[in-house]
Amino acid sequence: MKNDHTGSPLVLQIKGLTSHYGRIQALHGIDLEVRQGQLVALVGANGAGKTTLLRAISGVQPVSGGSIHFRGEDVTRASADRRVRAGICQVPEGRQVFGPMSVEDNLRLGAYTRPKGEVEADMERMFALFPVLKEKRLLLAGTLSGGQQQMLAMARALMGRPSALLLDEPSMGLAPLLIAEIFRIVAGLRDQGITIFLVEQNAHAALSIADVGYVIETGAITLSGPGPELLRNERVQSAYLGM
Ligand SMILES: Nc1ncnc2c1ncn2[C@@H]1O[C@H](COP(=O)(O)OP(=O)(O)OP(=O)(O)O)[C@@H](O)[C@H]1O
Repeated sequence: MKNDHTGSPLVLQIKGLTSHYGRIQALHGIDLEVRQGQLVALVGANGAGKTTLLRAISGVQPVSGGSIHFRGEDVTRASADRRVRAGICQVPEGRQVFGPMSVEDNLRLGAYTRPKGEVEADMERMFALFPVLKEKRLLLAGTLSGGQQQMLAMARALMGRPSALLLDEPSMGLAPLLIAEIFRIVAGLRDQGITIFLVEQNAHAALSIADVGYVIETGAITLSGPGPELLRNERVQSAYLGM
């Protein structure tokens, strides 16, 4: 394990969470924890329930049972906006930056919950974390490469100073070299103290940088443990790593 966070406060705590699409049950009693400063990865195949779980955490997917706490606050039935204000911010799958707006304006949008006077200083912090965004600050976001748009989507989320960042498949649609760079950046954000919950189909890349990993299969957690330990697990290797 990269860091021992067992004594750190809980940022996200999920207990017995269930969710349905009509009569189809997509989540079967999920238990999961993210502690302050941790990088926690949830890996699983297509259709395992990763996006459903993230959407339930963000408050845009109905929950049929169980509970979700952010920093001790029960948000199981709270609105999505309330959850953002409670400190959880999701970077959606497929990046979804505002293409016709400049990089700077995209970042300002991410700061909508923040006091106006602090936004410019936070933007400079983002430019220090993501120097390529500084270079391109006046360009339209739609002109950035896929990897740069992923960085902008992460920076935009961080502009709200969330207590945890939820990343939905940041490697999706990126070339292998860019995937490696994005994961280096995600690990770097963790090293700066940012709490991250990373959801990925790319189990190898995600577990390689994770402090703690969870494996989800057909809506249930089937394995969990330190990221590097899961990487060495035989079941994970045969099911997700093609070994
Ligand atoms: N709108 C929907 N209506 C009915 N069933 C759905 C809906 N969305 C997802 N499901 C089902 O819920 C289960 C979990 O899907 P989910 O999208 O959460 O998986 P995932 O692990 O995120 O997959 P992916 O990697 O493709 O995003 C799947 O069986 C899927 O078919």
